[in-house]
Amino acid sequence: MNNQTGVTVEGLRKIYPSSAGVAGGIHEADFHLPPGTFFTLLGPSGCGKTTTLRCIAGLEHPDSGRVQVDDRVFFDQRKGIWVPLNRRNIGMVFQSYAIWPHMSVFENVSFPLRVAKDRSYSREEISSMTMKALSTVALESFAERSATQLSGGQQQRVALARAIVREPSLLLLDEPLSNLDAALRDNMRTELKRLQRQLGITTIYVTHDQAEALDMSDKIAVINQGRVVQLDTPEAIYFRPENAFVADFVGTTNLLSGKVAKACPKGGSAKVRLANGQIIDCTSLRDVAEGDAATISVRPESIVVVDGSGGDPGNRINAQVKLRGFVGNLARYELTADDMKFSVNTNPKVQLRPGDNVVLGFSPDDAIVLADN
Ligand SMILES: Nc1ncnc2c1ncn2[C@@H]1O[C@H](COP(=O)(O)OP(=O)(O)OP(=O)(O)O)[C@@H](O)[C@H]1O
Repeated sequence: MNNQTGVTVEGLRKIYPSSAGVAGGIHEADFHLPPGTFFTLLGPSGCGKTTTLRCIAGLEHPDSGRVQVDDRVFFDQRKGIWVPLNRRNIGMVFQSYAIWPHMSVFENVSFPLRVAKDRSYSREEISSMTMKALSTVALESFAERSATQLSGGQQQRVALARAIVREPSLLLLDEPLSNLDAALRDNMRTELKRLQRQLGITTIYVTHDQAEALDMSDKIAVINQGRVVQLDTPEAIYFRPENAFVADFVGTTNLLSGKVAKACPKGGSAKVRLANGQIIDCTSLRDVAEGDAATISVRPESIVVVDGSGGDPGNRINAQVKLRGFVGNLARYELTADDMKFSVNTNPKVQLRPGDNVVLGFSPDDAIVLADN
C-alpha cells in the first residue's frame, strides 16, 4: 500500500507547436490535491484541460515539471524520471469510453488486471476484484452479458468499473458524461459523486460544464488559454471570482466598470465611482489605489428590487426594466441604468413590466472588485 500523500503537480508544461502561430497546451500548472480530493479542470474548449490530464496519465510527455502520486514520482523532467502509462496504475475514463463490443462485461472490466505489467493477478484475484468493481457500480448481475446489450448509462458504469478495478490511487475522468442524454447525465453525475466519496479515490475531472464542476468538486481549477486563472473551492470560484474571465465563465454576472474613489488593501472595503458618477461600496480582491480602473462583479441573484420591505441593501441604483423572462423557479429581468445593463434574478412572484422604474439594491459584500482588470 502506498503512503497516501495525494497528488502533486509542479510546473507542468506541455506546449504544442502550431502552424497557425497559436501554440496550444498548458503552461506551468501547479497544484496539490490531498488524498480523496475531487478536483476539476474547468474551462472552454481548447484551453488545455485534456492536455493536463494526458500529461498526468502518461499519455503525453510534458516539456517540463513534475508529477507525483502518493510516494511515486511519475515524471520529473530535471531528474529524468518518466514512468510509462502501464506502470502508473491510474484509472481513466474518457469521453468515448471505449467499451469493447466483442467482450462480455466481465471481460471488459477484468481487462486491466489481465494485461497489468507491474504485477500479475491470480485467476481468483481477477474474479474477486472484477466482481467487487461490478458491485460498486451495481452491475454484478450483468457480468456475463455482452457489452453491446447495455444502455448508454450502463456502458458508462462498465467503463467506471474498469477504471477502478485495480484500486488505483488516482482516477482521471475526461468529460465522461458528455455522451449521455440530459436526464441520464444528471443521474450519473450524482452516482459518480456518491461513488467517488465512497471509494475516497483522488479524482481529476475534466469538464467545460460549470454546473457539473460546481456540483461535484472539492476544488476547481479554471483554465483559460493554457493557464490556470483561479484555483479554489466551488463557493469561492462563484462568489469571489478573481478575474472577469472566471466571473463570466462560471455562472452569469454583471460587470460594472469604474474608477477607485477610496483606496483599500486586498480583502478590504473600497469605493468605486461608476461612469454615471455614482459611488458603489465594494469588497476588493486586490490592493487598490485611488484613481485605479476597476471592474466590479455582481451576481444576478445578489441584486434585489428594493420595495421598502427589506432592510438597507447597501448600494442602490435607479434602473428601468427592459425585459422579463420566466424560467419556473425564478424570473429573469434585463434592466438599464444610464449606460449600464443589469441582469437580475428574482422570486418568480415579483411582477415587473418593461418600462417600470425601479431601485436595484445590493450589498457591498456582493460587489466584488476583481483581482485582474
Ligand atoms: N497533439 C496535438 N498537436 C497539436 N496541438 C494540440 C494537440 N493536442 C492538443 N492540441 C492543442 O492544444 C490546445 C489544448 O487542447 P486540449 O485538448 O488540452 O483542450 P481542452 O481544454 O481539453 O478542449 P476540449 O474541451 O475541446 O477537449 C488546443 O488548442 C489544441 O488544438
